[in-house]
Amino acid sequence: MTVAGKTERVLVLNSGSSSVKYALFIGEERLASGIVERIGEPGSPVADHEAALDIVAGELADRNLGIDSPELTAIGHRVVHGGTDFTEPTLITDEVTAKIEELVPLAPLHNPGNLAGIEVTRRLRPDLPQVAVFDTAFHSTISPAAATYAIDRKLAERLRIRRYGFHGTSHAYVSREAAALVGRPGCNVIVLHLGNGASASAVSGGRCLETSMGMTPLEGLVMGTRSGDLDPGVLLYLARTGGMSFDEIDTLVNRESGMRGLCGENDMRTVQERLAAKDPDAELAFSVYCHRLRKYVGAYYAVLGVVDVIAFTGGVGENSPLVRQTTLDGLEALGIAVDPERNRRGKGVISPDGTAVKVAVIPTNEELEITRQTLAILPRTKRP
Ligand SMILES: Nc1ncnc2c1ncn2[C@@H]1O[C@H](COP(=O)(O)OP(=O)(O)O)[C@@H](O)[C@H]1O
Ligand SMILES: CC(=O)OP(=O)(O)O
Ligand SMILES: [Mg+2]
Repeated sequence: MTVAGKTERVLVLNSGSSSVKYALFIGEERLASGIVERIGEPGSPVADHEAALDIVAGELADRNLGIDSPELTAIGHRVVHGGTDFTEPTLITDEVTAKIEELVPLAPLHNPGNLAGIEVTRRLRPDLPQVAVFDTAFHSTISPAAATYAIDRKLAERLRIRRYGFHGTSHAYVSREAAALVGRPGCNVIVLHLGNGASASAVSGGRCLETSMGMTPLEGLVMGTRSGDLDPGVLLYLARTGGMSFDEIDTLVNRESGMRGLCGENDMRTVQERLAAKDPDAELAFSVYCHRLRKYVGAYYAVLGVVDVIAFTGGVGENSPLVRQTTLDGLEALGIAVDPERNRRGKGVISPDGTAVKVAVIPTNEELEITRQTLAILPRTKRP
C-alpha cells in the first residue's frame, strides 16, 4: 500500500488484559512482531502495561525499527470496548481517549490496558496519526432482537446495558477470508474464534447478525478462565447465600472459571494431555467446552438459515483437531462433516468434498486487519 509513492509503515499495538502484542507492517507485510505476557501476575517481571510497553519499545529499537523511526506512518491500537459511540476506526484525540475511559466499567479487564498503550505512544509520537480499532465495531450491525437483553428498557438505556460483542476485527477478517475461500462475498459464515477469550459469530454477506459475547466479554462460550453463559440466578445466589462480595464474584467468573475452574488448567494443550491420560476433571472440562460450542453452532445455523462455511480460528481453533472433531461430530444431517485426515493437517478446508457446509481452519490476523483499518481512514484525516 503506498500513498504519494511512499510505502506505509504501521505499528499495531494489541494491549490485552495481561499481554501486549505488537506488529510492524510495511504495507501488508509483517516486518516484526512479538508479545509481552503475564503483565501484573504474581512473580512476573512485568509489573504493569507501562513496563510492558517499555519492553516492546526496546525490542523494536533493537531491530532498528524504533517507535521514534521517522519512517513510521501511523500507529493502530486495538481497543476492546467502543460502546455505541465508536462503530468505525477512529483517529485518536483527547476527546476520543476520554470516551474510551468512560467505557472502562464495561470492559474493566481490557480498556485500561488499551488506554495505557495509547497514552505511551501518544507521548512518544505526538506527531503521528494514531487510530483506535474497536473490537465491538464489527458487531454494531446486529439487530435490536439480537442486541437487547430482556430487562427493563429504561434502566438498560440509562446504563447502556445491551449486547455489544467482541473480537470484531478477528470475526471481520476471518469471515472475509471464508467468503474468499468459497468465492462468494454474499455467503453465510459461522466464525468460531477460540483463543483464551472465545466467541462465535453469524455473518451474512459480510454483515454480522449475531455474536456470543454480550455487554462484556464474559457471555457465551466456555473460555480459558471465563465462565461464559451462566444463569444470572447463580450470581445472586453466590452473593446472597454464598456470602461473596461483588469483587470476589467478578474474580471468580472472569479469572477462576472456564477451563481453569473446571480442571485447574486454562491452556488447552495441557487439558488435552490430561485427556489422553483419562483424567476425569479434564474430560468433564473438555466435554463442557465442546458441548457449549456445538450449541452455538446449532443456534447460528438457525439464525442464518443456510450456512456455507464454518470457520475455526484463534489458538485453539487453529491448532486443536480434537476440539473441531468433537464439536461437529454427528451433524451430517445438517450437511456438516469433518474429514479426519484433512482435520489432522488443519489448513484450509477440512470437510470432505461434496458436503453442503465447508468447514475450514482460517488463521486469524487481527494485526493485519487493524493495519488495514488504520490506513483506510488516513486519507480522510490530516496527515503530518
Ligand atoms: N497445539 C495446540 N493445541 C491445542 N490448543 C492450543 C495449541 N496451541 C495453542 N493452543 C491454545 O490456544 C490458546 C491461546 O490462543 P490465542 O488465540 O493465542 O489467545 P489470546 O489471543 O486470547 O491470548 C491457549 O489456550 C492454548 O492452549
Ligand atoms: C475481548 C476479549 O475477550 O479479548 P481476549 O480474548 O484478547 O481476552
Ligand atoms: Mg486474541
